[in-house]
Amino acid sequence: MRKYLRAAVCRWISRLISNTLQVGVSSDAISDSSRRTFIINLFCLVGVLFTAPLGLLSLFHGYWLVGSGLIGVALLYIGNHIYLRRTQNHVLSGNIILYPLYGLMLYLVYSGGVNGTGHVWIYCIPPVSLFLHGLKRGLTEVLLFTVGLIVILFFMETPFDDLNFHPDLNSRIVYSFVLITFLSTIYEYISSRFNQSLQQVSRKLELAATTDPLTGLLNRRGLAQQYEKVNYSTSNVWLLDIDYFKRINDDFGHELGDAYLKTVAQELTRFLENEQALISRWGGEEFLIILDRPSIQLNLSERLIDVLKNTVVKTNDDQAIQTTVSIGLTMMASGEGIPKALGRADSALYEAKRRGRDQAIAK
Ligand SMILES: Nc1nc2c(ncn2[C@@H]2O[C@H](COP(=O)(O)OP(=O)(O)OP(=O)(O)O)[C@@H](O)[C@H]2O)c(=O)[nH]1
Repeated sequence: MRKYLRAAVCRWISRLISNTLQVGVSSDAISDSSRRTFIINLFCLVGVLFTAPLGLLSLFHGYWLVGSGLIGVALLYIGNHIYLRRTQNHVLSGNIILYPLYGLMLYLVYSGGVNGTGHVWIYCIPPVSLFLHGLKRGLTEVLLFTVGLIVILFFMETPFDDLNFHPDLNSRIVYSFVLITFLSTIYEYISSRFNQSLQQVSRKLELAATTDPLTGLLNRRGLAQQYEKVNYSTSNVWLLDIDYFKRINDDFGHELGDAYLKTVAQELTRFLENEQALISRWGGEEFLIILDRPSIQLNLSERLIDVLKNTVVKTNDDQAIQTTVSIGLTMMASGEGIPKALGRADSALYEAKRRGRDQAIAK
């Protein structure tokens, strides 16, 4: 029973932590904003876990100002997390973390914190600042913070001085802070470069997975993805098939067959450039087009048939490759889904082929 209870509590805690860290993180896990949002969540969580108990401890030892400052920061971070959860505004959320943190850390150095240990917390500044504000702005802010640190340690009379530590401590605090800043800068530089190349690779992979390499049109997967993004209400679905394409391959070779497919793809794109349309190579010599039009566009498809009939691809010895296309049309209601509409378009295309090709049939 006790074992079961312990496992349930562990599961609940790990779910709570994971939910807290994932607030506002988009599915694109390697984007900069996702990375920053994740770090803000992490910092809010760690910040609260550190500042709240330390604040209570300080209050317990009678350090009212430090204690209430720490408790205030813990409350601010809780509020910040709720704000991020509601608005997903990671820019403002990052500022809410950082600026009070700069103030709190400078105050801890100035006052000495609890028994002169305040300065030991300042080393979280460089990584957090560079993570949240990036190299340029983060480094500028850390440099300004360092100036503040130097002013407090060397040019001000502070309660920290009254604790009579060895005079070398002040310079060591600054040196070690600069060292951590340097290491954090290198780390941030490498990780942002790595992240940039990861994003480039990811974009290339995404393109390769959604595009037909021969024609540059969308492939099936790309069409399905794009259709989910666009907001077409009732639309036209055209299934276009090149007539007697096998003959082109047989008579002129596959390479010229490929050139013909590319030319058809270019002509399709040009013909539909003023339409809201998704154009894809569905496979082989078939193209699937989704057109954002509320009524069946038979005339438009017949004009396309004429354009493609007059499209000529020349071979090296100046022979003209020319053929016709057939189109099956149907309407697709929003939410109906491509497969169902495709079934009707396919049967209309079959009918167009059966009736002698070089024509459009609507179903
Ligand atoms: N060059 C080239 N040919 C392809 C490609 N994909 C499919 N094909 C060819 O397209 C031809 C399709 O032939 P069929 O299905 O018989 O159709 P068709 O000759 O167009 O006849 P109908 O559709 O009945 O008018 C086959 O010869 C395939 O090899 C490609 O990417 N490049």
